[in-house]
Amino acid sequence: MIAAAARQHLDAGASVVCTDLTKVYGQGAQQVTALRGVDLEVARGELIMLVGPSGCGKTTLISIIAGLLDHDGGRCVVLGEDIERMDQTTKAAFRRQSLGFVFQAFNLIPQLTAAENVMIPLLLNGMNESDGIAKARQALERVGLAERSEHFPSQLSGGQQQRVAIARALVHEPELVVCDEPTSALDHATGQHVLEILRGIATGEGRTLIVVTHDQRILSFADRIAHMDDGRITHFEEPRNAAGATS
Ligand SMILES: Nc1ncnc2c1ncn2[C@@H]1O[C@H](COP(=O)(O)OP(=O)(O)OP(=O)(O)O)[C@@H](O)[C@H]1O
Repeated sequence: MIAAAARQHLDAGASVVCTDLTKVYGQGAQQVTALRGVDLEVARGELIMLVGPSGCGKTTLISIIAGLLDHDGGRCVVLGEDIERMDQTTKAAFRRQSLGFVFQAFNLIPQLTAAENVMIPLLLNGMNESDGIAKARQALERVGLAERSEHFPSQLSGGQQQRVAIARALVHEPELVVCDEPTSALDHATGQHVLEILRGIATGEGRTLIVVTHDQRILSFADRIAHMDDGRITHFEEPRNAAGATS
């Protein structure tokens, strides 16, 4: 019944449908309830931001959506797949092919050039190196870093490193991109630029973006803001100054 309802939502264009999602960490006296029944539907092509106080469950929620963490109760349907029903191998393949990740710490491999870092998801998906490096260079061009493709991370600014990380998250053309505090290590102007790139990708290419952030200055780039508190989504809001709005 719930699956049928979820499928109906997906037919209507939803990329993610979470229904009464719960998550508890630990046991006994150490037990922490991180999610207490989250209902969330994210449309294809939408850029949604998750905000809320520290510890309210934002990272837990996106980790479940990204298939990095199991949930305890409820349902989470991502790109039409019930992730709870996947075995670990299928889930890993699903993550590799359909999801992209952008983190606060750029997580670039210091010994590899920008293009080699960007190529990693392609190699993991079975592409050969020469096709991979060509595609990685194209992805770097799209984030304005064509000239930096042979540079190592230590030779790049923070904003440039984050753009490399974005190129890496997108190079395999995932349908869903999950970002955890993508601008918190960046100055204001660089953070805005990074969001402009992410925004363009969400609207121009029909990808779904879920962005966890504490950065008030980037909220205007969202289509919708989901406020979380104490393991629940309390309300949704449209950004007040809709800089990111396309219409
Ligand atoms: N691996 C873990 N083991 C035990 N408790 C955890 C674990 N990860 C998170 N928690 C707890 O779960 C709750 C939700 O954590 P979560 O990281 O999802 O919050 P958050 O909203 O992302 O916080 P922040 O904004 O500080 O990153 C917190 O109380 C946290 O202490």
